[in-house]
Amino acid sequence: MTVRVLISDQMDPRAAAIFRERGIEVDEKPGLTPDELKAIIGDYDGLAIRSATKVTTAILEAATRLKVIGRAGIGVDNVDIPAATARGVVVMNTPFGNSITTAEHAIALMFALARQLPEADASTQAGKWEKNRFMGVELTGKTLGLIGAGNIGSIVATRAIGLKMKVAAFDPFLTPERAIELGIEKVELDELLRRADFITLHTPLTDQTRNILSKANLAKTKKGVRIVNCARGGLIDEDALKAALESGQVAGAALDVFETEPATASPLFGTPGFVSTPHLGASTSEAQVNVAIQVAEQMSDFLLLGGVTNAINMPSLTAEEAPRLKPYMALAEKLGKLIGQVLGEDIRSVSVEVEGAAAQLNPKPITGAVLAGLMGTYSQTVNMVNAPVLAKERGLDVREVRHDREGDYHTLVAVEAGTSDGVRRIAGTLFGNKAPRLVELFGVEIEADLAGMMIYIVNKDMPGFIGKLGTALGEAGINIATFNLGRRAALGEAVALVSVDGEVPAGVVKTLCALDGVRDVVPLRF
Ligand SMILES: NC(=O)c1ccc[n+]([C@@H]2O[C@H](COP(=O)([O-])OP(=O)(O)OC[C@H]3O[C@@H](n4cnc5c(N)ncnc54)[C@H](O)[C@@H]3O)[C@@H](O)[C@H]2O)c1
Ligand SMILES: O=C(O)CC[C@@H](O)C(=O)O
Repeated sequence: MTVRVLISDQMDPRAAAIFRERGIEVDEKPGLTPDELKAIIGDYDGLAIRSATKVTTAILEAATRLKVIGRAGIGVDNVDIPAATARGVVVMNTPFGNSITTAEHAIALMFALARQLPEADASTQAGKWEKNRFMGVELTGKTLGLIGAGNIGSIVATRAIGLKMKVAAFDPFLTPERAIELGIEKVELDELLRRADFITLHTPLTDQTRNILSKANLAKTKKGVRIVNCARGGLIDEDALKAALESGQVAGAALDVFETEPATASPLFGTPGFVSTPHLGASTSEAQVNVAIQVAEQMSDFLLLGGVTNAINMPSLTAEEAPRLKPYMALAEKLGKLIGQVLGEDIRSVSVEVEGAAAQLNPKPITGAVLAGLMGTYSQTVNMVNAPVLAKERGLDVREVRHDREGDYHTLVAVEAGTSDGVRRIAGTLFGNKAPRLVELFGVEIEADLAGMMIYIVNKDMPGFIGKLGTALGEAGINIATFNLGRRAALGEAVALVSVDGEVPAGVVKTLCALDGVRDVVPLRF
């Protein structure tokens, strides 16, 4: 089937060109209303966005074929990530493509405040020549307080140091080593508020950072501080900021981002010392080319090769690793389906164990595929994106174990499920490095291709049983494709995995259960 991507925001044309070069059909439709987007999103496998498109639950519900959302930029607060994850849609961003550009915008706004450039420009162009009105301040020697010292904050720090500013940062996740490497001082928030002549914000908007510059915190700032927010609206209490500008506690404030966007009306507009730009932080041609190329490459790698880069809601998997992992993921998913269908609700924990060649690979996708197979027995539309979340919601304890030992097989993936009956283990290998095969089933050596419709039967090993089983299936009109047998000991417990050509109705399961010596019958679907 043709792979189709929709670009629903203004994006550099190189994004569309890359999709087309890689054989993906692409439509560019910036400016759709939510209803228009909802009406067409069902036709697409990928959605490439910037910040204007809001990917809500309603949009995701209509996105029946969507596999990936690519954000050409950093912040993904315009995407309902839990809803995307629940529907198995990967969300990826481009975390570095616009960092320099945004850091430069923060510095530009700092200069704009220091020298009142917008007001001076407006006054001069109005023919006023108010030379004495616009007395500025130097940046040299001043203290810059960074709130958030990640990608963008760090770049702002290096530029500010180049401008001979002293830089102090509040960031709970900034290590002392990194602070030394950047040449900045790590401080607590109150100290930053007390000491900073300029404050710039560079954090995401989270429960911890919302209103980090609250009325109370603005009151703790050094009188005459200048504040720049190029990160996210909501980090500053806008009403309190207006009051602080009016009282002179804050000498200047520049916002590129607002609590409500587009910000076409704000009480801050017209306040003396207030400067604004319409979310232009990432808007340079260089940054837009970077993020457009990056998002298109990442989405194409995912849609065509299964490579996962910069995903917010699933572990990374390079486009080089993906083909090597593909047969393992097929094996792992089959094992997950088998153990889920046989043990069902009784599974409390899952341990995914790899040995031999499998132990050399990235274990996350293998575990993800086991969980996708397993959770698919309880819920529909499960894949590697939402399976770990669903497993967590069910309280499943999931472990990954890598064994260095060499076993009987060159490569092995085993799944151990903790149940009320103790630990139950199944394992599989790859024949010829590509064909998944079950090789161990609850302590019984067996070799089976897990595919199509199958029946799992546990019975007492005794002469004539296989004949009776074959007759019962024949009488029910069910054709046997393959018969895979294993047993613990002669005349002990035996296991059969029978591959059949059609559905196994409940009545047939009942008939098989009634056969002499049968202990368990489970119809399986792969
Ligand atoms: N204006 C724009 O156009 C534009 C462009 C790009 C990025 N952004 C925004 O800029 C922000 C920063 O981007 P980034 O790439 O530097 O992100 P990042 O993840 O690299 O850095 C964020 C930093 O914030 C820190 N942080 C998290 N919680 C904190 C807290 N409670 N207190 C203090 N620090 C905290 C983190 O430890 C991290 O170091 C994001 O919100 C992003 O969406 C805006
Ligand atoms: O796409 C944009 O213009 C804004 C991007 C910016 O908010 C980001 O978080 O990357």
